Amino acid sequence: MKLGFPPVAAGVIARRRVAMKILEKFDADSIALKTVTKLRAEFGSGPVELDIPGRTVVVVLDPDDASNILDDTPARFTAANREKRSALAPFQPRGLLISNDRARRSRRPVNEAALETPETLHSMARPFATAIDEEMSSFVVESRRNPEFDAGQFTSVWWCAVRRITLGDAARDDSSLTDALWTLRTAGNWSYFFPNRHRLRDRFFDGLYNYAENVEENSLLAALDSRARGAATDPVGQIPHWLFAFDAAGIATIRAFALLVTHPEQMAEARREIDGADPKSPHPLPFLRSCVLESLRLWPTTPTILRDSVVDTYWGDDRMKIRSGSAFLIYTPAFHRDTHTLDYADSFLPSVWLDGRAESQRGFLPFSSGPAGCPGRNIALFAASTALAQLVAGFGNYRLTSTPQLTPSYPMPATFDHFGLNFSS
Ligand code: HEM
Repeated sequence: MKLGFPPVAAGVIARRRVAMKILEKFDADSIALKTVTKLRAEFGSGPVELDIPGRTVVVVLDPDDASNILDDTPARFTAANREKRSALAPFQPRGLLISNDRARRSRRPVNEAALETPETLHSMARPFATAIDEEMSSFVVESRRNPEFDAGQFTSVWWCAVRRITLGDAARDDSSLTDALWTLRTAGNWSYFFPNRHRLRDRFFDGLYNYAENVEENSLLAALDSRARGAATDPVGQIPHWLFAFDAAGIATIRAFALLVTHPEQMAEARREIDGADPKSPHPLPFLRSCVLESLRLWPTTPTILRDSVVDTYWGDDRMKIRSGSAFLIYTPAFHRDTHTLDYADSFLPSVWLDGRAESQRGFLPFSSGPAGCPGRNIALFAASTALAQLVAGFGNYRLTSTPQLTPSYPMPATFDHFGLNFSS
């Protein structure tokens, strides 16, 4: 079945460099999108059961079904899906996403409280903005000495800021910690085939506990420390997910920048938004946020959302039964890029996130939705839009020099390798 190929090869958990390059070459997501179109033509909008030995996997074709499944988590569907548990357990065994119902009841509120889920600006937004400003402004000065910079250089700087925000200033240069996380994540992609890397995991957690024993104020660790209650919460156990989730925000940022430098009208709007704003202060930056959201709509960093049913479920007018324990696969590009229902499916149009058009689409799920939807959405959008503001201020006149080129007059590619992005003055 072709549908499973791009998200799995690119890495359900971690995105792999070589795989992304090859997938981009073949515009692999477009194959999956065509497959979904064919399934819809053949089976209508109802969920389709795939015949995989030993496992019932159901592809969700209708955005309302997808949204209802996410709303019914954890009551009728669990986020701790079997494949996710085996992929994530090596590096976040106590993480919220793969927690059982009981542990979820204490971990979810603590995640929400520490990340201040509903708030556009976290109460620590000022020190976070300062950290991003310090990292990004020296990056801009350094990079402008050369005629070009690439996504890899941005990513190194991004991680310095992320370590400061998450663990404190002392973690700024601790790339060995985040490198260990990367290795554990990559093993997660091949979790069925790799033995668990116990020693590396122990080293990684020892590193985290060192920061937890000397909590720095103005870090997410401090926010977590002050809110964690109850033995099952395991505050340090929440951090690996937080760290790896910031990777997605960095990817969305650099892709949003690639979109802006190739779309002059939107770049002008972005410049207007940051004009005169003090980069050391936190700002809501609604337009730049909508650019990041658009980057995530076009190229979701979690294209496959998985749920396992915990009860028998019944579908369609004839109440087709799908038995408890089945995996439900929500392939979000099928909704984000549905050319049959969206006249802007393949365009870069940040305004849809400001004028209510995106809000009315139940199938737009870059951060998932419902009770297990992303509690870090606002903090991710804050960090991404703040870094994007610095990219626009520092390199707003640069060109995208890597391929594929993006242009307003052509559809955006279905697959877009962020690792290879290159920009020149
Ligand atoms: C652009 C960046 C991000 C994107 C696109 C994103 C997207 C998502 C998605 C799609 C899920 C649901 C996954 C699933 O059900 O399989 C999720 C869950 C989650 N995210 Fe994020 N996320 C981002 C950043 C963050 C950040 C920065 C944090 C924390 C600092 C975070 C914390 C979490 C947690 C704890 C969960 C698990 C929620 C639960 O199971 O109840 N995310 N995220």
